[in-house]
Amino acid sequence: MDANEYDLIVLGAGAVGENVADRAVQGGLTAVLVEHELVGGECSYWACMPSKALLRPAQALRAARQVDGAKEAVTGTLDVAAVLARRDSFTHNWNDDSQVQWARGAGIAVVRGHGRLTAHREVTVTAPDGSHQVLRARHAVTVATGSDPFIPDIEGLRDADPWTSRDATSAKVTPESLAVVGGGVVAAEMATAYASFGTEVTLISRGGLLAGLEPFAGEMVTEALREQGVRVLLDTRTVRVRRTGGSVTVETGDGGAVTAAEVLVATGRTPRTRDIGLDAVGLTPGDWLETDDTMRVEGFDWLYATGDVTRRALLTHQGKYQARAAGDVIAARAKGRPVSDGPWGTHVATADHEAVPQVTFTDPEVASVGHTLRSATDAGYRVRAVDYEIGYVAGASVYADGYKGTARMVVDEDRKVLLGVTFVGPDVSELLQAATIAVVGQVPIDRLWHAVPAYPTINEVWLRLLEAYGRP
Ligand SMILES: Cc1cc2nc3c(=O)[nH]c(=O)nc-3n(C[C@H](O)[C@H](O)[C@H](O)COP(=O)(O)OP(=O)(O)OC[C@H]3O[C@@H](n4cnc5c(N)ncnc54)[C@H](O)[C@@H]3O)c2cc1C
Ligand SMILES: NC(=O)c1ccc[n+]([C@@H]2O[C@H](COP(=O)([O-])OP(=O)(O)OC[C@H]3O[C@@H](n4cnc5c(N)ncnc54)[C@H](O)[C@@H]3O)[C@@H](O)[C@H]2O)c1
Repeated sequence: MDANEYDLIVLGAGAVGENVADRAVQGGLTAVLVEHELVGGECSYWACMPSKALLRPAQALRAARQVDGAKEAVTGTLDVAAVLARRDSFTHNWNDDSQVQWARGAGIAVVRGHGRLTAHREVTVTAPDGSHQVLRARHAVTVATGSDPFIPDIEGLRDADPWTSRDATSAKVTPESLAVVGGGVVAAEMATAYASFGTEVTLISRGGLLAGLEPFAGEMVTEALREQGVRVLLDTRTVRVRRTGGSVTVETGDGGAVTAAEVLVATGRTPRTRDIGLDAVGLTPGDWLETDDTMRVEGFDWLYATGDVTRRALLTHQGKYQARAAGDVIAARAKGRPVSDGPWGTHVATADHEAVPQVTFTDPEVASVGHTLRSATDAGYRVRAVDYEIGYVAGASVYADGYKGTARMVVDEDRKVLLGVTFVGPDVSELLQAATIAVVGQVPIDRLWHAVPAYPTINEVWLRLLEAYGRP
């Protein structure tokens, strides 16, 4: 057998690519991961893990300060150097030895270098020393190359050497002041983190915050950021950016200007497909890759795509879910085993359409799954939403003095099942999986009345939501 031939080639060894390869190997195939940077990808080194490591210490501190008796013990301030050092331990100082070791231990080959499709079922890898290696796939190639920060075409922005999410998550020193352009998840989380470090933060959003979630989520996070000392400018366009000496000036559409030591651009993502040889197989470089629900690229029987590069849901857990479907279906198709590709089957990523869970790790946290009232209505469902103030729940009042939070469930009035749930409040992230199970399982409302939340926990908000809805 040709040493450069594998059943499956995975282009990109982020969390998603790793999982595709792992599932395929567990299904009896041979697989190789091609990686030009760090095995583990964005999530491990410049996204989920370092950002959450930057956020968690201040969250723990604020939590202690919300409990009489405990708050008296908190006499100091955040130790920023210790926070950064703890962050470094999560990124293993940007060293991927342990992940490479995991891959090889799992029976997955790893080839370092930049991979490009050069023909059907063929990837050519350019190694760091400039040499080339041609890999051939007997069954499939999966593109899992992820996404890059999107830098909008704002006058002077690129020349101002802006921070992207990579700089914000890997900074070794914190700036005195930071302007953040954007109003999404990265902007809200990084504004929260840097404000907690004592950086003077100004967030400039062209709309409200966290668009796409329930409107009360963005409103509550805006209010909380302001309480944490962040200057939040809503409905404000960024028209020009200039770097002069040690500072950056951001000019806004209303004639104002914000001057800061650094500017973080957090305005979404663009697919990493410009230089992966898409043209060699008849696709357009720079495009997102559209797939069916088995993650196979439309028009191909051997080309798959998973994770950010598909634009289905730019989240690690959702990409890994796609990866499990893709790795399993590639193995099933290769071995001639039955394929289960109907909705909610073994080999499809159906939840991407109806039940994507997401947590925004601001303080308060925002945890949501499935539809908002708006998106459910737009999708044609006949719906009713009920809200409840989480602070009224006994468990929440014990958890934190003056607990402030809101929960909403969106009910499909025809089927009497949940289409979506949103929680906003301190530490609501751990409530989310119950909601995800209810939405994915399409658990009827009358059965949910039998899922009794333990007293006194914050989960009792479930009972209050059901009572507010009324027993069918
Ligand atoms: C600041 C920030 C915080 C985030 N926090 C969260 C969070 O808390 N929870 C969550 O679920 N999601 C979070 N996300 C989103 C999450 O990081 C992404 O959804 C996830 O990393 C996507 O994984 P992926 O494997 O598709 O892509 P990536 O992780 O980007 O992996 C792609 C890999 O492919 C490699 N590659 C690309 N092109 C080539 C090539 N031609 N040859 C060889 N290798 C190549 C890259 O080097 C990379 O290692 C966050 C994102 C950001 C920016
Ligand atoms: N906790 C998490 O799960 C987490 C954390 C961070 C990021 N992520 C993922 O990473 C992805 C990227 O996050 P993000 O915050 O960069 O994107 P986003 O799509 O969440 O937000 C982009 C923001 O930039 C604004 N914007 C876009 N173009 C602009 C322009 N030309 N001028 C001014 N503003 C502009 C948008 O209005 C929006 O507010 C998200 O899809 C998210 O799912 C997840």
